[in-house]
Amino acid sequence: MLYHRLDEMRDRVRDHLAGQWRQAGGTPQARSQRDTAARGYAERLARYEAVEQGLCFGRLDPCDGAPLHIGRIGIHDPERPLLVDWRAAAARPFYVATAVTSYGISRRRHIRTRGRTVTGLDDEILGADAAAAAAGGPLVGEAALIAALDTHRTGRMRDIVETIQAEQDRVIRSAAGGVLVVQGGPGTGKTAVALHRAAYLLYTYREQLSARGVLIIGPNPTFLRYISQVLPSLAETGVLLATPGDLFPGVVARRTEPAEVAEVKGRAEMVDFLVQGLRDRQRVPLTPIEIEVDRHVLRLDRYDCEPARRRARDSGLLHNLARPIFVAGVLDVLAAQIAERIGDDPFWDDPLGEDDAPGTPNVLDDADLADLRADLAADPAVRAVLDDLWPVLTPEEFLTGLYATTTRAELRRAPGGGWTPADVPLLDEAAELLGEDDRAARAREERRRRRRLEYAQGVLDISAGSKSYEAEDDVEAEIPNVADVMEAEMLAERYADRESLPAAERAAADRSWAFGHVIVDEAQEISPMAWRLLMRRCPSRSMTVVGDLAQTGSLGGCVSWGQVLSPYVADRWRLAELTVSYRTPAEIMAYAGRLLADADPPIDLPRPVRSTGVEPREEVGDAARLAELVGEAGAGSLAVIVPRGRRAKVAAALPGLGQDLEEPAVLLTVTQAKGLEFDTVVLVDPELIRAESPRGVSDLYVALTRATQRLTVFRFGPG
Ligand SMILES: Nc1ncnc2c1ncn2[C@@H]1O[C@H](COP(=O)(O)OP(=O)(O)OP(=O)(O)O)[C@@H](O)[C@H]1O
Repeated sequence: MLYHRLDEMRDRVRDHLAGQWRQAGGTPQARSQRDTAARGYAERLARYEAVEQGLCFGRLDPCDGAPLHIGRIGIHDPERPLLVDWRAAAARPFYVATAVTSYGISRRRHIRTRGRTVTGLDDEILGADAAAAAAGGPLVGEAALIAALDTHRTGRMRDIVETIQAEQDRVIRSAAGGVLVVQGGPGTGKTAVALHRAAYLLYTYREQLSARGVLIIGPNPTFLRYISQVLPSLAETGVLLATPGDLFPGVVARRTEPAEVAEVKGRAEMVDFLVQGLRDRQRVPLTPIEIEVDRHVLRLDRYDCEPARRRARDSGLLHNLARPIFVAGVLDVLAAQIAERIGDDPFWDDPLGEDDAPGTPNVLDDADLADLRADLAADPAVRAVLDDLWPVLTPEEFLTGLYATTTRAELRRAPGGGWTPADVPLLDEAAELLGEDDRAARAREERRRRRRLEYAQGVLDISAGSKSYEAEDDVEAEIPNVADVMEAEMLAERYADRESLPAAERAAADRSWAFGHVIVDEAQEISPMAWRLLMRRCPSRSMTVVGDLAQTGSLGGCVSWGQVLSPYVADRWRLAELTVSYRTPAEIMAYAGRLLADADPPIDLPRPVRSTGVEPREEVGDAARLAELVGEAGAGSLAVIVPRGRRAKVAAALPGLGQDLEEPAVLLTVTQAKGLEFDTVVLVDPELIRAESPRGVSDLYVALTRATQRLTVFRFGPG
């Protein structure tokens, strides 16, 4: 019945969509409205397509009342809900009810389907009946969870909407406001929870969030690809997935650099480095310079320029916006020099030589001086000097120049060659310091606004005209007419909204976009400079910060949530902890515990939810043996995780290993494997992983906890 209803809903939306496309022509405004409507229908259709698999996955039988079916979306008929969206309050007992706290539910049913066929049911008896049911046979409540955890991994993360656990549900449904930190060991479902939280927030705060959008930050593009299907499968779009390196529109940060350099660039002290670098770009001539303008040779020295520089700096404006003040000051100086030469009146105190009244020492008036300044401002030689002393700078130009000239050897870099991810927060910070001379863009926007306003005024005029035509004269005054209730400005704004793109798309192209909510995954890796950037994108501080301090691998990463967050929210953040590992089987977790027993500080391993009966294997050998081990691995996904220093050797020995997670076997360093999981992991030379970085213990912890089924630890033998 539910699928039948879904088909009907789809057909209806398809008809609407086709109707929109059939409408041709019209005013630009009408076309834009039609496009927006069509986009809305297309999104809705995509949403209906996305929920085809597992449309309904649960049922709650209240102690009294009709059963509720729980699914990926809500489906209603006029009298009653046919399917309750998993995010609705009514669905909550499906995730949190226990035998003891049953929320008035007597039975919870997990419904398994393949396509449109029901393939299995797992029932849990709750509340008063639970004890009786337990006496009759084992409860099967965990069956769906264990079945989900035992399935092969495919290189794409799946949603967990059918089996969300109570501690995860609390995080997912936590209120949107403020900063929520979700700390948990590997495999506790932090990423899954973060994504479901995004879906929950979009459902619950649809109005606010669809306008401002939700940003989800992940550590690298591979990870983003890995999680990219989860939200669409929950029928949610409108979310921007990005790495911190993607957040400067127009810059693609693909260049690589040593971890030590990235660490330096991520330090908070880089703000001072940039501020100082920018002050150095606001120069005065150290030795006097001469500028030839027309036939005059003008002279500019530091004493001429310093007052102009001081005035510009003291204005409190950003660099590019303060430049006109500096320019005006210098032009005054130059104009005065010319005026002195051409306007000087030697007989000013005795114009006619007969002791008559004195004039002024200079014959040029204010208008002449203004002309002089304008001529000077247009003169190429003068412009070149001004550009040298106080240049208009883009963030890219500024940072390129700074790297090229800095005395800090580790940051020194010749221009060209592209940007690294660690450069992006610096570019963003630079943009904040430089300011954008956006007068042209603002003028353009103002012209567009006027056009919208004129159009809206036209709409109001027409409606006012038709109203007076339809209404009797004496009644007219009493009927509020559309023009009374809706100012043209408001109407124009409304059209502006309609003609706009979805928030996520607009946000991706706009550096100053403020998101409605920001979720930061693998947040322990974020550097202080990148935090500054992320906080700028989220002035409301409605954030979910997800990570594990024990897995911090990047040198500039985080060692304490309080330390990271206090500059932005003091101690006004809340912590939720996840304690159960759904990924790593008990055997692998125990093995990891043994290998990391001497970690300092000690690592608090999460509690594994299941056991496979398969102990990790240890092997020693050469590249050929490694290849054999990879070949022997059973079905499902496989990753060979290597120390950075072994990557080339293993890649040469096992050319069949790929990079794309969709391939059956991949070769990854620990950094690349962060946040991912595979059925089988072959971990190469764990001691080298540990030795390769000051954060080697964390790296090894990450590497040991990527397998869902089997772990083989391989060490290269001598030679
Ligand atoms: N409630 C659940 N039901 C089914 N599967 C779950 C559940 N919770 C987590 N999982 C699965 O456990 C695995 C680990 O989840 P996830 O990657 O979100 O963990 P994580 O805490 O982010 O790990 P890491 O710290 O390694 O990044 C995933 O396959 C996820 O689908």
